[in-house]
Amino acid sequence: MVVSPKIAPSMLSSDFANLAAEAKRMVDLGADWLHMDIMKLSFVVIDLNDTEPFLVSYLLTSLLFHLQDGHFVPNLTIGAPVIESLRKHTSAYLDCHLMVTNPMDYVEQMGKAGASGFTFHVEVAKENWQELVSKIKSAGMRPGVALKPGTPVEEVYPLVEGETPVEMVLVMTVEPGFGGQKFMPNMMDKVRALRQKYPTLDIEVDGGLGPSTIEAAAAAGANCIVAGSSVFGAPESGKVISLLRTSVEKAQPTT
Ligand SMILES: O=C(CO)[C@H](O)[C@H](O)COP(=O)(O)O
Repeated sequence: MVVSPKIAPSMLSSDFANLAAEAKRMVDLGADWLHMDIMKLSFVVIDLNDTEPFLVSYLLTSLLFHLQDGHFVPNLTIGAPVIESLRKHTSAYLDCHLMVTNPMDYVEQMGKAGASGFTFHVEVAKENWQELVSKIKSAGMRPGVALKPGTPVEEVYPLVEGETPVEMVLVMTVEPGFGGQKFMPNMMDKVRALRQKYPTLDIEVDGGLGPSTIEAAAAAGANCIVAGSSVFGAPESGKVISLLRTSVEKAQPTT
């Protein structure tokens, strides 16, 4: 085994009103990590034609607010207060994916709240990633870098090879923003390139992962699997978690 599988149900698909119970249920069913999507409205690209009417109205109200006072409403989904509350109920690894334009602003609060991993986007950290990674580590979290589907994989190489390197690369396999989208198989070229260059690196994939797409991701070399709708939407979530794990294990070269 070169890298161990980490199955991370995306809590974006859970029942937010029962977050602590949902987290416990996932851990009891065999989840290694809990994936937490921290989103800021201005980061997410939204196709209004494909969006629920209530969300369109929320977005337009927020946009109006933005025009009035110069900033967007900060969190569309989960923020540090939710991480802090959840941390009181679980000792699980909280794998936090920051879809925000200024990740530096959130390092201290996420560390204090009890986040375990802090994954920021390379697209918004080209200038200051070294300082950012150092701060994440000082705040007691494990640094990771994510890339959107349109970002070339080469952009994360310096962060993996830096003096203070990131410890995980998250390859987005959908446009970030919403659960339940279709897996982009062409993102597997990025995963393959990363696995070839970095045999022991944690490589995470996120978006559209489930029984019908895990084989492609595992064969390409992904070992950390985020899955939202396929896990929470299944009649037997535990079976999906164990199928995802088995696929990653089977794809690993034996030493
Ligand atoms: O990061 C995300 C959205 O930005 C979600 O974690 C991701 O889409 C997982 O959901 P699903 O497995 O339903 O696609």
